[in-house]
Amino acid sequence: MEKLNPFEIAQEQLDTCAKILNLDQATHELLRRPMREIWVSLPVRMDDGSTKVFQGFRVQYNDAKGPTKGGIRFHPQETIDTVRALAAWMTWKCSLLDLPLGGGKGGVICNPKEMSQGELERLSRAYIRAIHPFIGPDKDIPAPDVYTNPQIMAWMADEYSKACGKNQFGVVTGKPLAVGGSAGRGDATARGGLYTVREAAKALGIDLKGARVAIQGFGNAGYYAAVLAQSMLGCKIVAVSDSRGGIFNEQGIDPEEAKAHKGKTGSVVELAGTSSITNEALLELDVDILIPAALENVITERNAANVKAKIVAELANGPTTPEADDILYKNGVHVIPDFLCNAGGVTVSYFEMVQNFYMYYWDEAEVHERLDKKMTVAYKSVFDTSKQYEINMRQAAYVVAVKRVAEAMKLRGWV
Ligand SMILES: NC(=O)C1=CN([C@@H]2O[C@H](COP(=O)(O)OP(=O)(O)OC[C@H]3O[C@@H](n4cnc5c(N)ncnc54)[C@H](O)[C@@H]3O)[C@@H](O)[C@H]2O)C=CC1
Ligand SMILES: O=C(O)CCC(=O)C(=O)O
Repeated sequence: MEKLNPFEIAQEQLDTCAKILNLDQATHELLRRPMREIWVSLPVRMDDGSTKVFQGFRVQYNDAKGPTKGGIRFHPQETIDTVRALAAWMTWKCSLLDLPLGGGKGGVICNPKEMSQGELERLSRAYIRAIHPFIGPDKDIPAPDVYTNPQIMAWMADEYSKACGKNQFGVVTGKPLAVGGSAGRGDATARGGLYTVREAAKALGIDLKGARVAIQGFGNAGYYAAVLAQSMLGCKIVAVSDSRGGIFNEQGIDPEEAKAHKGKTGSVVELAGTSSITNEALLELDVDILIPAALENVITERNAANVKAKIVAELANGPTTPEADDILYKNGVHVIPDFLCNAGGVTVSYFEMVQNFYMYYWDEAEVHERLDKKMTVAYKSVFDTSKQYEINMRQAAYVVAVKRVAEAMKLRGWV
């Protein structure tokens, strides 16, 4: 049976890298498990007067290279193992992009779609009250992830600031511009990913003008990926989807029309002029570029052989299992692995931290230029490593990232 526990998958990926790098036993063991986990119970007054107790986690995976950093998910199916895996991947992501940061992640088991704004605000504040001794602008810095957004970050920054008795905007990133956010953070995850798609297309000799793109997930990552693939790279978006299903149009889908329809109906499904497609069928479409931008484990050994895309650009974290990775590699599909492809978000979050410390803010053009440079360098280092070691792109990303964390642990005298 194929392993689908995200943390076991993250450990298996690390084990493969440990063999390639011939890591010593202590380094390998330390990198296989989180440094620290915080489990919290959050009593929240609901609108009907009852009190509901939510469970939350914050995993600080490794801080050898700097304070831990990573988003917070609000999701009904959140588990500690998903958060552990996401925190491990944050560690490799920050290292791969050469950011002076470690990796962490948070999660709260809840269904934001069934909660009012007031309930979400009280939950966000309760979470920060519970973890505030363990976070801080130079300790651990949360950010948005699935079903959390800039408004939630503003409440969290405010709650932390109240606990400290002074403004501490730098405790979270992905904030609105009016309270210490950075220009360019909104579309940074997608933009960074598309810079890597541009580099991959150059390396593989693929013409992106009119290239057909399918995107799974239509939130922060997926929506902006659609907008920018069209406007920045000249691609045609033929399919998009969300948790309720997908839509297809051979002639192309206008991302703004899809967004407006989702705003009105809650989903992209049934947008005029499109036909329906399932989330599973979307992954197997005959397209040039496939962008998983929703959740984990969607490309598995069951469907990997049916993926027809030339490039799989993983904006989601953990969309591909190790078995599927082997199949895609054998079939010549170029995978831009998650912690490379979606690193634009944390990179601009890091820029936001720098601007918060500095109290001086850059314009959007400056953010884009700095992001492009970081993503391009990271893509090239992974591509060159994959050629040098004759390994797939994910293993190559691990080699570059893990080497740096291992070196930091050695220099600090931990191993
Ligand atoms: N927001 C960010 O800065 C970053 C996000 N990511 C990753 O990108 C992925 C998406 O995150 P966001 O766009 O931020 O979240 P979001 O909450 O803005 O959007 C999530 C989207 O996925 C869809 N979705 C949920 N379950 C689905 C399912 N089973 N099948 C198809 N679609 C489904 C939702 O309908 C929604 O459109 C996640 O894996 C996240 O960890 C990675 C790096 C940074
Ligand atoms: O912006 C950040 O700090 C982290 C974003 C995130 O959670 C991720 O890259 O998976």
